[in-house]
Amino acid sequence: MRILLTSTNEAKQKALQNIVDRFYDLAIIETISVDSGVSKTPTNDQEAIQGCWNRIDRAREIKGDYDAYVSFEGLISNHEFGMFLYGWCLFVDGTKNEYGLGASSQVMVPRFISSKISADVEFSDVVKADYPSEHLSKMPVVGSNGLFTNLHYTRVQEFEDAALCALGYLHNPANVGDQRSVPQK
Ligand SMILES: O=c1[nH]c(=O)c2ncn([C@@H]3O[C@H](COP(=O)(O)OP(=O)(O)OP(=O)(O)O)[C@@H](O)[C@H]3O)c2[nH]1
Repeated sequence: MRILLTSTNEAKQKALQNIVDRFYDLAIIETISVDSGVSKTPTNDQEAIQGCWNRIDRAREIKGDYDAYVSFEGLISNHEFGMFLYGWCLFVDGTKNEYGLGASSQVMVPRFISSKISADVEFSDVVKADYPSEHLSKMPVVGSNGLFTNLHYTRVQEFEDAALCALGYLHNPANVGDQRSVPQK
């Protein structure tokens, strides 16, 4: 089972590695860094999921056929109860031409950070500059989520959750006949 992950981000790699054995024997994960084609920090589900598809389309063009393709995309949601940070997973089964989507839990963003965030700003840059945490050096793995929760909900856990939701649905025999097909170009 050859799986192409559309990012070289450490947290995304660890998350996929941690859960993939639950669904596949002998999964080999390769990575490629590709542009998402959406904002630096997507601000809604539609945009984040579009970013996941864009990554897979680009990775597929460059690397060709794999048994599966996986994208993770982080995003913010903002409403009257504040800003939240979370992530989506898109898992495409290239052999069946079907896909699963799943999202993580959401973590509150402190107001002194959210007030500086917009779509064209890299979220992590603001956090690195302004968030007081003894764990800043661990940020590539724990993410902003990890810092905001004092390591109780890291970026690895975020993407594990999103991938489990996507793959749990995709692999459930009860859902056969109601799987979603990869859109034709
Ligand atoms: O889901 C997340 N959990 C976190 O704890 C976290 N900390 C920062 N961000 C930001 O979310 C945006 C989309 O990120 P993203 O999925 O496009 O990833 P990325 O740009 O970091 O990596 P890459 O896969 O493109 O290489 C970017 O502005 C990141 O700075 C996080 N996202």
